[in-house]
Amino acid sequence: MKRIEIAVGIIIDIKQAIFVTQRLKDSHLAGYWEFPGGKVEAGEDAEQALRRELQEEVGIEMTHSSLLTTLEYDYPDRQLTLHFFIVDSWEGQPEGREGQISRWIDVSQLNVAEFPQANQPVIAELKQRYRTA
Ligand SMILES: Nc1nc2c([nH]c(=O)n2[C@H]2C[C@H](O)[C@@H](COP(=O)(O)OP(=O)(O)OP(=O)(O)O)O2)c(=O)[nH]1
Ligand SMILES: [Mg+2]
Repeated sequence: MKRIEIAVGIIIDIKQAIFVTQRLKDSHLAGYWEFPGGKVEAGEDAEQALRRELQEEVGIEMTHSSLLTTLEYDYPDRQLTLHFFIVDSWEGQPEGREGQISRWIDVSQLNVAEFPQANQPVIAELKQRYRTA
């Protein structure tokens, strides 16, 4: 099976709140919370894919991002390479443009059990990195 490339955006504001959406019914990993993003299409690099996905899924124009980490994760039915970007600058107000429920959540309140398994090390890293004194 071919590994699928995914670009994911961790949209974080100056108060260290992160914008998360809930995966739609009938999608892979439906019901889990996620950082918005999706598949890298032919001819795109991960950052270009992320820019497009954030326009489509949450209606923002990304203006700055940096790669946090890339990891491989094998679900029983799907093998992924996930590129997780920190998105700390954008234009517009993110909202679920495809009917997804969304919310802003403080980094410290992220519940690893509500996210797909692949996100586990990323959420741990975010909690370390943005820990407030
Ligand atoms: N967006 C996103 N996907 C994640 C995260 N963690 C994780 O394991 N995934 C998985 C779920 C999916 O198998 C894959 C993302 O693909 P997707 O279903 O969002 O793809 P897409 O937006 O291009 O949607 P579609 O056009 O294929 O319907 O990555 C995450 O934090 N955010
Ligand atoms: Mg998606």
